[in-house]
Amino acid sequence: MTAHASVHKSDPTGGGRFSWEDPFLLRDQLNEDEILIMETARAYAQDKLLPRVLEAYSQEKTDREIFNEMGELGLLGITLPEEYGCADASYVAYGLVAREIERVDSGYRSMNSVQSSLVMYPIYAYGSEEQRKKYLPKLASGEFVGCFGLTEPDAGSDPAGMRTRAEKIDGGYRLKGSKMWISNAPIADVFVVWAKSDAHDGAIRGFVLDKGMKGLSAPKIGGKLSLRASITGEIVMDNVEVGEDALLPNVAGLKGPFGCLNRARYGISWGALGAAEDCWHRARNYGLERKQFNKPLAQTQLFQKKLADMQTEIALGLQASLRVGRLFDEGRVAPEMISIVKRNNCGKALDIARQARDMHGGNGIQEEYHVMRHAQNLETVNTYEGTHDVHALILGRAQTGLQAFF
Ligand SMILES: Cc1cc2nc3c(=O)[nH]c(=O)nc-3n(C[C@H](O)[C@H](O)[C@H](O)COP(=O)(O)OP(=O)(O)OC[C@H]3O[C@@H](n4cnc5c(N)ncnc54)[C@H](O)[C@@H]3O)c2cc1C
Repeated sequence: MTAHASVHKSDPTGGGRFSWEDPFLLRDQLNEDEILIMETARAYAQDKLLPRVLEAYSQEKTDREIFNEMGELGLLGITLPEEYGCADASYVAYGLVAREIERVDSGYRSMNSVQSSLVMYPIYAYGSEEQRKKYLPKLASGEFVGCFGLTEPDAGSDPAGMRTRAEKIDGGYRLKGSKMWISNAPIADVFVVWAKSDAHDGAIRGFVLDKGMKGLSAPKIGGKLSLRASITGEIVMDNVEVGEDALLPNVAGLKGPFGCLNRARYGISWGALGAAEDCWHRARNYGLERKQFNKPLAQTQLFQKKLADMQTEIALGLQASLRVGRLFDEGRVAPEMISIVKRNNCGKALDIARQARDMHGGNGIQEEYHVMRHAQNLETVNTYEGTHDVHALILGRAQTGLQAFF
């Protein structure tokens, strides 16, 4: 036994220090590179994103420039290799970036997640070397914006039910169909879309389309009451003809889109907790300042219980995401692990945001207190990338061996 260990064993308090903001000392579990990336993302989010989020949200305005800014800081496609203009950082670093950006707004994190996990990752993992060279450096710098089209008007939780078809023509394919609820689509230069391909026995295949192709359009979906700082659209493919070089050659079947979604869902598990942390800290500050019955709200038992519940769920959720991130970096992650953290952290974050809204009383509905915007955003975050209940079905199947989807 080392002298060090024996000191700990004889210390009645356990020898540790308690930090209310970081109860399990998450920061101590990060390496230097990860801390640097986290701090870069935090400074950017707080200095550059926070000052413009209220206007963006109320006006439903997406600032295209944000992609260039994130690109300049190396925050796009962060896990991919340096030869394509990326940072080659860990999956833990990717999660930390998502957490910092979503601390400001889930819409800004969505813009980053889609570009990084749903557009750059499939081009890297399933694309040809020509496709990688053509698209990745420009997506990494933010010169190009990408979108990912899987969901359709009649195929959401059940993507195998998609109607979009790729017909074989001389030298390429003709794409027909439409996609719904596609983040970034109206401002996208690059469209990764999934279609059932006649030439491949009806298997789902990925295609990379370029803005301006004949028959390709991406009208904006207006009227959203959630994720208003992130533009969402349809993708309409009216006989879009593409060459062989548009096909992602190295994947077939649903494992293609699911490989991308796994990465995005993992990032979301961190991001949602960033939004939850913002709500928790704001509720705490509000409770310390606001007095009723001659004392701060934070001095009441009910208020403190709510703060303790928030702290507990966030601390546990962050530890779980960190563990999944480390397993990702070791090549030992399984999709069910990601379902646990995506489902748990999004559901808990939504509860925390609603609770924080309540703890702010009437002020909680005002934009300047931020909590109601987070709550509205987290409604989407709980639904997209596999709804809360669909992840329960994945986990139920994994432990019973019984399929309950249909
Ligand atoms: C703002 C926003 C941005 C988005 N961005 C993208 C994007 O960039 N790319 C993209 O491809 N998609 C995107 N989506 C789509 C998103 O992934 C889907 O909305 C989501 O997968 C759910 O599909 P759905 O809306 O068709 O709901 P449905 O699948 O119709 O589900 C409706 C309800 O039924 C439940 N349900 C479904 N099946 C079952 C079952 N078997 N048993 C029990 N309950 C079930 C669900 O849990 C849900 O509660 C986005 C969505 C939004 C709102």
